[in-house]
Amino acid sequence: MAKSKGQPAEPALRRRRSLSDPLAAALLPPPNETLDERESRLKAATDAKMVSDGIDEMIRHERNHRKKNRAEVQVLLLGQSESGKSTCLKQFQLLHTPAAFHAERIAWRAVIYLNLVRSVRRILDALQPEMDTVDEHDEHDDSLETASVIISSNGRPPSAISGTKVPNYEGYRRKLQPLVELEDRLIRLLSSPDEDEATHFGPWESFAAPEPYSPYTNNGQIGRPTPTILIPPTKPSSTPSPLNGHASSTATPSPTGSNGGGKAKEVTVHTSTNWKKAFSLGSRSKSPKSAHSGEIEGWWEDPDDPVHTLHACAPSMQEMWRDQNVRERLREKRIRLEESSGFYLDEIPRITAKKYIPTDADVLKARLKTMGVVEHTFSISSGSNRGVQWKIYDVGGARNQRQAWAPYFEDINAIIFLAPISAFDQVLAEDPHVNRVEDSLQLWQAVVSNKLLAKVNIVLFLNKCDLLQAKLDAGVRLNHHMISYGDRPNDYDSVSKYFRNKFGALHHAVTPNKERELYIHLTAVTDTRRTATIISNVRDIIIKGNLKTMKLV
Ligand SMILES: Nc1nc2c(ncn2[C@@H]2O[C@H](COP(=O)(O)OP(=O)(O)OP(=O)(O)O)[C@@H](O)[C@H]2O)c(=O)[nH]1
Ligand SMILES: [Mg+2]
Repeated sequence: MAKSKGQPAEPALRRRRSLSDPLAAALLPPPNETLDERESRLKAATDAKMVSDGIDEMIRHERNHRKKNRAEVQVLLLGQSESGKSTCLKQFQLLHTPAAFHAERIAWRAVIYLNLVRSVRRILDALQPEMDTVDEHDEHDDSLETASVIISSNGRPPSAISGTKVPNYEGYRRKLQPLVELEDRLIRLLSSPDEDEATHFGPWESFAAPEPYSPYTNNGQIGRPTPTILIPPTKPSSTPSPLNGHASSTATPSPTGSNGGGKAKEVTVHTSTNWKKAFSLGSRSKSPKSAHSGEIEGWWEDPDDPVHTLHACAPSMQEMWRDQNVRERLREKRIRLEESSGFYLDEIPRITAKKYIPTDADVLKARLKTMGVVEHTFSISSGSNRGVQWKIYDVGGARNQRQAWAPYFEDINAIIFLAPISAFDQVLAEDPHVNRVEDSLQLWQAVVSNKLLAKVNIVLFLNKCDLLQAKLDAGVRLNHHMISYGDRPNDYDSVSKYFRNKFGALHHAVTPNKERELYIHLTAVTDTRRTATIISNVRDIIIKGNLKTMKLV
């Protein structure tokens, strides 16, 4: 066999490397290789490369296939305002991204303070002597702020039965005056414009009458709407507020007007604002380090921090909340603050302490109305749902927010619908003529009968069962508000069973997909332990339902 001649000399570099690199040395052609040997070596190399490329291609294909079919589950949280959607989302966060949840606890301080200050103002509004003479049309005026404390009156205006005088009213008003300024300041802090995300106050009109939904947003592109309403300002008021004593007449978001022209609306921060930044640890204190070590400077060292005003007003707040005349007056006006969202009046000393850090339970109780859509993504690293990517969407539930729901119907796999059944004796903040459970039923009917959602798994949370139990125990009768309940027993088991059947029957009657199984849970989504168990059941149900749907398609 002829020896190969004139072979290109090996580059010096390759030779040198081959001496130190055993793999390169092994791959080098033998020094006295013949032409035939070289040919068959190269052919073998080409064949090997083809096999290797084939394997690579198979791996790539498999990876793409896996990616395409990667389990991604999109869940939409639906329900009326204050049904517990955002609280439910917080539970998902607490369960799946606890570190992020805990890191944000400090930021919730502002919302908790605001909730407390607003409860105080609601009491002062209710104590105003002039409120005794409001006419019947104003029956629900002081209830517009939040639905939870509006009790349907059954024909009798609260003003007709009020009478208890609170001798200390003027004193409370004077001593709690600093909280007025604080309320405005907290709202401003929460809504302060972020450099990246423009924040602006929506005009009053746009809050009251939202634009009809149009899919053409974002410069004419079809897509999910981008709601723009942020903090609704109060209408300019010429009537003094019980706390500040002077008229608020600017477009600044001052929720302090309480009667006359200025109606206090619930504070809303648009989800696109970076409100958490404003109060996160370190954004305000000079030398942010650890919140737990006493030697380190924290927000309590900052004389401008809201905690100082709250701390100074704490004894007066406490005194007012413990005043039996005040309690009687609230009872007469059917204002049950204990049941309302963001209730912290029973914990004034703890919440107003200088080094107060919100607990998980405090954050779950905090009330901030949602406007826009909040998305939370997580994946589960162990168990049967391993590797599944979850996307949970939390939407605003108030009537003027519901037009933003439909664009999410297309891609979602499951809906968790929350209906707060404790609200059977309450009316909507948006429309005091509508009972809240009636509204939930109507909303439920609209969702479960929707053809676009025919293949979507639906889980129903009959929520706020803790409040339902307390309400029934306190003797509030369901049949006074829902005649159809008749003379059935007014206990928790019977009432919850009644609601379960009512919602279940409605689904059965109107669903476009008779095969769809409905899962109903009695929940109190502020209860972390119980909710964690329910959430993990729901996750399995959704995954199973998803697989079933995928096979059916
Ligand atoms: N006691 C009790 N309070 C609850 C429960 N679920 C929610 N809440 C409280 O009710 C208030 C309203 O809950 P959110 O989760 O903000 O309601 P939402 O459905 O997101 O309301 P919007 O954002 O207006 O649509 C919060 O203060 C919660 O802490 C519950 O099961 N029991
Ligand atoms: Mg919400």
